[in-house]
Amino acid sequence: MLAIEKVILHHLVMDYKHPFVTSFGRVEQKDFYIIEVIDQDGYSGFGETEAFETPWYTEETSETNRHVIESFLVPLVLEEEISHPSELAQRFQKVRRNNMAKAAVESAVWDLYAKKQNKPLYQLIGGAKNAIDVGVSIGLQPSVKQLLNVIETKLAKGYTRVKLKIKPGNDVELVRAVRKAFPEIPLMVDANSAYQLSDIKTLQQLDQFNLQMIEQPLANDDFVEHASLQQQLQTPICLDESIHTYSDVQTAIALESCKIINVKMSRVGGIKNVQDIEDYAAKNGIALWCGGMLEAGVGRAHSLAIASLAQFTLPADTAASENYWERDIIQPTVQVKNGQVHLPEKPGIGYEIDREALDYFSVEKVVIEKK
Ligand SMILES: O=C(O)CCC(=O)C1=CC=C[C@@H](O)[C@@H]1C(=O)O
Ligand SMILES: [Mg+2]
Repeated sequence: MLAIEKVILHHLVMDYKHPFVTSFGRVEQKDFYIIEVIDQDGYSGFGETEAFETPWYTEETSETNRHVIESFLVPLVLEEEISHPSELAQRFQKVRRNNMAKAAVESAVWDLYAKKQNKPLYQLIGGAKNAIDVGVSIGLQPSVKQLLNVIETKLAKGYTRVKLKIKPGNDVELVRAVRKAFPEIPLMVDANSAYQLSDIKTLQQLDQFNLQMIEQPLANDDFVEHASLQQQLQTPICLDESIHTYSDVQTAIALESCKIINVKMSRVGGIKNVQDIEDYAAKNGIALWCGGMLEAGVGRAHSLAIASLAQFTLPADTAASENYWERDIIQPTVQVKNGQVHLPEKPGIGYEIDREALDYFSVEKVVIEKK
């Protein structure tokens, strides 16, 4: 039994090495919370809030994460002992949606539980491999020349697949230039919902470039229109922003809105929900892969653990710490060698929290104790 006695919200602000630009805008810093849960025996588990500062990607923000965690989720964790972290998804159903807030707390309890079981988290959740193939996601660049240079440097670091951000006006010719320079590389594009079904002619032109997939071309609630688009495209559609729940996965599969799903633990509300989605995707022959949220080390470690599940067959967007940060908050940092991250075999997330780095980036600490 886990009796959580204390929860600490470490409020951190970290600057990215380079701004990340998508069809929605720029991300330059990460203002977020590391959630530390501490139990009766003094064990700590860690989770990370992954919402951005503005609600462009999902409806959540770093501030709504804090509000929901502090006012609603932490009281639910403290009120009663937990026999297994998979119970929390159900306990959190008293709070609607707010998946990123839920995932940060639930994943921290999984880390704590795995540490007490003396097992790596990826093994505890049923991971099938201990080396993860890693691709890299490259934001929109000021010019094609700069984009080609960035791709060159990432390929030299061994990444196994390149994902480009596209938006109307920065699409067919951009991909043509990249394909010309790199005819063989595994390549995909992500539109972050920048298109409408009426843009079909443009999207069909992308079929000529042998892309692994087109990620989230249409709006986040357009299951029917994605199905119509998929019927008229050869390139597989991958859904990202559309998928928040198990039932979204059922809808996408039933309507044939996509052939591939990008799973982010935070977007679907935690590790238990990822396990259920993985099970359903396996039964229905839908390929999964683990997306990234430009996380810091704790969130990244959780992403890597879910990427070890058997149905996650395509390279993950889990680039190395040095891709984002001058200094990360875990030790060792995430390293990519020959296109893979080797999962640490230590208990829990397998990476130590770098307490000095945590203090360095900390702007506030909220401590909530069981009454
Ligand atoms: O490197 C990563 O962590 C992935 C970056 C990335 O592509 C994304 C992060 C967050 C929001 C989006 O812009 C995007 C995605 O849509 O997958
Ligand atoms: Mg995406």
